[in-house]
Amino acid sequence: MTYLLALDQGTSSSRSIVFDPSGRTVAMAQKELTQIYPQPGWVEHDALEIWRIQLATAREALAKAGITAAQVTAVGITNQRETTVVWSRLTGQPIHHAIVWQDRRAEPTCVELRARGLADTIRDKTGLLVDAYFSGTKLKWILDQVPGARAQAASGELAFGTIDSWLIWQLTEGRVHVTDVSNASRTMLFNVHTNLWDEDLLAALDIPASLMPTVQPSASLFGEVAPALLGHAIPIGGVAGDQQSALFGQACFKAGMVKNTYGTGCFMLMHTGHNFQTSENGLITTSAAQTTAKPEFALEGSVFVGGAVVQWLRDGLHAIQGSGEVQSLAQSVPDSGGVIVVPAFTGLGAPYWKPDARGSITGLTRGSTLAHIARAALESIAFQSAALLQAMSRDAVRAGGAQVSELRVDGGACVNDLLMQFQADLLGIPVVRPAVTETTALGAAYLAGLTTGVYGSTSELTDLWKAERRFLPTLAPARARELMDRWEHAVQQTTL
Ligand SMILES: Nc1ncnc2c1ncn2[C@@H]1O[C@H](COP(=O)(O)OP(=O)(O)O)[C@@H](O)[C@H]1O
Ligand SMILES: O=P(O)(O)OC[C@H](O)CO
Repeated sequence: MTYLLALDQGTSSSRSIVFDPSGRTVAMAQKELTQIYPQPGWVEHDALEIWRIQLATAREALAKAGITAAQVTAVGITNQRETTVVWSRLTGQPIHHAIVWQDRRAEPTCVELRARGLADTIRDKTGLLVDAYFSGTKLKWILDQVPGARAQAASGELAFGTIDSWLIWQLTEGRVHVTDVSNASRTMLFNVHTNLWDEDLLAALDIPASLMPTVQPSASLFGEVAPALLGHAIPIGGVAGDQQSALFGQACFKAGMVKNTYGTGCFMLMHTGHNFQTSENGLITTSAAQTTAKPEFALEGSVFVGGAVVQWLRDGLHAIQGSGEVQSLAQSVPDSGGVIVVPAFTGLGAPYWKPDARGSITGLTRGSTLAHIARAALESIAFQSAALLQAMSRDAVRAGGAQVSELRVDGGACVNDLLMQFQADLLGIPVVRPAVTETTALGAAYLAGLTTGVYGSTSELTDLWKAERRFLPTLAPARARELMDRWEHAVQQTTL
């Protein structure tokens, strides 16, 4: 039997998973990553630690699986996106901590870009809104702020990469400097129509092209893991940003197919095929994982506080001891009793875009209990996701497509049956949980398997995808609309 090894480098941890060719998880290893908060609004990671723990988990996963690297056909890589690393090609040392996607320090550059009237150009070329979230302005910050960086860059010494590039550089012992289209599309420097770095955008941010990695389709040969690292050379055959990788792992290959990942936040992506479709509802357009050189796209929206609201119930309100207890507490009452929690702890993302909104609990009566609040908190994850999906559906219909007909789900909070049922009830469409919910890592393994001939085509992957449970809507549409209206009303109040 041969295997596929997925390296999944996330914001809070690094994981490595060994899959068999049927997509079954054989072994998994995980290590937490240190979060560095140098000042309010700033978030950093130590890129060397990222590499160290990623390698350690890869070794551990192989050992747990009881296999050697020689039995691994290919490695796939998936990663937290936008997080920015700059390192010296000579020493292999980063010149600064990695600046994490959540970091807001580059906002002044974004204000400047908007003032220079570049927002429309950026939107047209990259599909993105001008925001400090994306890598380009973080990269400019490093070049401007690290002493000597501009001179090093001018002499061609420096390399930029998102986490995938950084890991590949390390895995190939400094031989290969590459990325894939889905990661490149998160930099605000990449033309998603031509699949090339955009000279005008590089110039606008004063970034020398010599820093940039070569961009390849997500399923292609990126290099070979150096034999000394895992005991045998292994081709790196797949790379994708974690959300696009999850879309791929969910076998959402066709226009109109949607997945939502319920993690700390929620990330919803809808494949739009080869169409560069823009949103009128505050969503961004991004490159989907691509198996050929021909561009493929997705619409994306995110909920800032998803599963995090359950962490707040645990750590803030002490309503529960562990996240798993939220379901039984919420189920101890028949409904939220009219209570609505809007967890706008850090503002609200798409489709609302209310950065100044703050959280609220409304509808309290003398009879309200902690159980009602827990139920309302859980429901808030579904309300926010429903608003996002409805926005996406409107965009799809405007572009001549069909309404979304089913939602595929994954991520840590999708284990919650009550939440999934409420999601289906609000949306009026089936919510489908797959048998393998490690879809992010699975997507990277699938990409690597396609490149190395383990799979012949994506239709084989469509056949491998299996539902574990379908949650069918049970609520009358009029009642669902009424609930959504009450939610929207509560959202309006968060900025009053
Ligand atoms: N049974 C549950 N019900 C609801 N939320 C849960 C449950 N178990 C875990 N979660 C939430 O899922 C999130 C973790 O999911 P995960 O996919 O590991 O997130 P991330 O990748 O963002 O770290 C946490 O915010 C946690 O509160
Ligand atoms: O590491 P995650 O799962 O929180 O995902 C981070 C996203 O890729 C950020 O865009």
